[in-house]
This record gives sequence, C-alpha cells and structure tokens, in this order.
Amino acid sequence: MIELSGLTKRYGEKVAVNDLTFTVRPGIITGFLGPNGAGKSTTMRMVLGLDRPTAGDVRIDGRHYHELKDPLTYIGALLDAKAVHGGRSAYHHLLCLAQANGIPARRVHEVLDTVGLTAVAKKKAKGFSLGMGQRLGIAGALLGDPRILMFDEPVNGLDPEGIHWIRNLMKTLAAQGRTVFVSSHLMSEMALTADHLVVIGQGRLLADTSMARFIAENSRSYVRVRTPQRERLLDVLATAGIAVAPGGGEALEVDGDKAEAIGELAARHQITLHELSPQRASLEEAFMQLTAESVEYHAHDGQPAAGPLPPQGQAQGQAQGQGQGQRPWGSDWRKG
Ligand SMILES: Nc1ncnc2c1ncn2[C@@H]1O[C@H](COP(=O)(O)OP(=O)(O)OP(=O)(O)O)[C@@H](O)[C@H]1O
Repeated sequence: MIELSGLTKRYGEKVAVNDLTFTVRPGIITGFLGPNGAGKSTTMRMVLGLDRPTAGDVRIDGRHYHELKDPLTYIGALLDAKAVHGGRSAYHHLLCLAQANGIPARRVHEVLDTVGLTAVAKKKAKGFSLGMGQRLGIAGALLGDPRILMFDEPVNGLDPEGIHWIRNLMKTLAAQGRTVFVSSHLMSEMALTADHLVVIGQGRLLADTSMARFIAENSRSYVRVRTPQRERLLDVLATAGIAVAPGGGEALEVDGDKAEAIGELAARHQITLHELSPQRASLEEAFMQLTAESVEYHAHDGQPAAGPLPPQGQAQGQAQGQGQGQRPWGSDWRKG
C-alpha cells in the first residue's frame, strides 16, 4: 500500500500539494487524476523520496522510501521516460539499475522481453522513439518485480498500439495482486483503465471514489424537451408524476430514459414538441466540472484561475444539462 497522510509541498508561496490524505491499495488500478499543474508529479516524487514534504507523511508498506532496502524490489516507478543516459544501450541501462539494487542480471532479459524491447536491447537509448523510451522506463519499473508500481502519465504521446499495450500491462499487474498507481489528466483514459479514482485540483483532494461509483453517479441519462406549449406540457407531466427541471434556454430536462413516455403524453394532449432527445452526460464533462475551479490556466485569458475553491461538499456550479433543484452529481462521493 501507499499511504499519504496530510501530505503537503510548498514551493515558496506556491502550494503544489495541499494536505493530501488517501491510500492506494493492492489488486486494483488507482487512477490519479487532475488537470495540468494539479500536483500529481510532485506527489509521486514525494512518494519516491525525490522531494521532501513540507508537512505530512507518505509511507510505502508502512515505511518511508529511504528506509526500504533495495527499494526497486518494493516499488517501481516511471516518472520521466527521458531520464535515461542516452549513450547507454537499453540492456546496459537496465543492467546498471539491476546491479545497483541487488537484482540478478537474468531479470534484465526478462523485463526486456516483457516490454518487447529484446530486439533493440543493444541499441543506444538516445535513438529510441517516445514509445520505445516509455517501454524502457516501464522495464526499469518492473525490474525488481515490485509489489507496487507507479506510472506518471504513461500513455502521453503514445500511438494507439502503445496505449493499448500499457493499459493491458497495468491490468495484468493489478490482476496479479500488485498495487498500480497511475496518473493522467484524461478522464476518458482513466475510465478505460482504473478501478479506483483519486482526483486532485490545485494540490487538494477533490474525490476518492471507485470508478464504478463515479460512472454510476455521472453517466446520468436524461431527456431534453423543447416545446412552444411549455406551461401545458409542465401541467401534463406534473399530473403524470414526472419531475421536470429547467434545461438551458427554453429547454426542459427530465431525468431517466423517459423519451417515449413524454412523447406519448404530448401526443395524447396534442402538445407540439420541437425537441425530444435522450442525453447522456459524459465522464469527461463530469471531471471538468469537478476540477473547473482548480484549473491553473484557462484558455480564454491565459491567466491563473482566480479565487479559492468552493467549500467542499458544495456543487461546483450547475452541471451542463443539470437542472436547478436536482441533487448535485458527485454529492455522495465527494470527500467531506
Ligand atoms: N520545483 C518546483 N518549483 C516551483 N514550483 C513547482 C516545482 N515543481 C512543481 N511546481 C509547481 O507545482 C504545481 C504542481 O506541479 P506538478 O508538476 O506536480 O503538477 P502535475 O499535476 O503533475 O501537472 P502536469 O499534468 O502538467 O504534469 C505546478 O503549479 C507547478 O508549477
């Protein structure tokens, strides 16, 4: 397990990581999600003892990183795939790592095979493509056969085949009972990979929830309705016991898959409909709403986002397509 407790990192005035407390558990993939600059890399660096926390604590199986004997056999990490001596071959790079960590040389051949780099093992790393570099970084992480793996944005810049490979590798590692902690700024990527989600924004914990719950909470289906006879339709729906919320503009929104029922009621009462469209909120939208207040730089003005985060447990504005008076999405799982 990786256990963070009140973990905080300041760089001068800047609070990069702000009082993070959560646990990364074995046997599942935990996605670490946040917009650019949220503090993901800084957190991961502190896990590995590369940055010293300003306050709080992070432990790996109950111990600090520097207390681990042969740390690569406890935790393997890919933080920066370019952090390789370019003049060394892939084989030599891994061999140096192995020798420094008391790992037998035959393990180098095994991990080269696992990541599919055996054929280019003797080639210098500086000639590697981005994808080959990522594979070499992952080989280094796997070298000590650790129970815990941590990957910082491993699919960044990869082609679809590379992305597919990394996804499957992470799933296999988790299925073997290992702890897999992977960062991303893309909800869509996490939805395909992670079993559990930890979301941060401006260094603060925004959510710590299972992926299944996040999907159940946020894949809200609803029907968008527009009619020139708004009051009549509202009366008819109210009589039928169907709750309605205002949508954007003239639109109305009805929770659930009720398009047919609404269409039939409207026809029976001779109400004209201009729109009757089933909708499904996307997870990416949900993530953007969750982190909207904490995005460092907004495209429209290039300025740092102003103002503090809203109080925790409070909705972050109305979701697109979410009417007033409805229960805010995420209200159940948001960290109090
Ligand atoms: N050495 C440093 N000195 C000063 N500020 C830093 C330093 N390292 C990180 N920061 C700042 O801390 C914040 C968090 O950065 P970090 O790289 O951890 O975010 P991230 O979530 O990994 O972002 P990205 O997805 O862009 O990699 C950012 O505002 C960054 O500018």
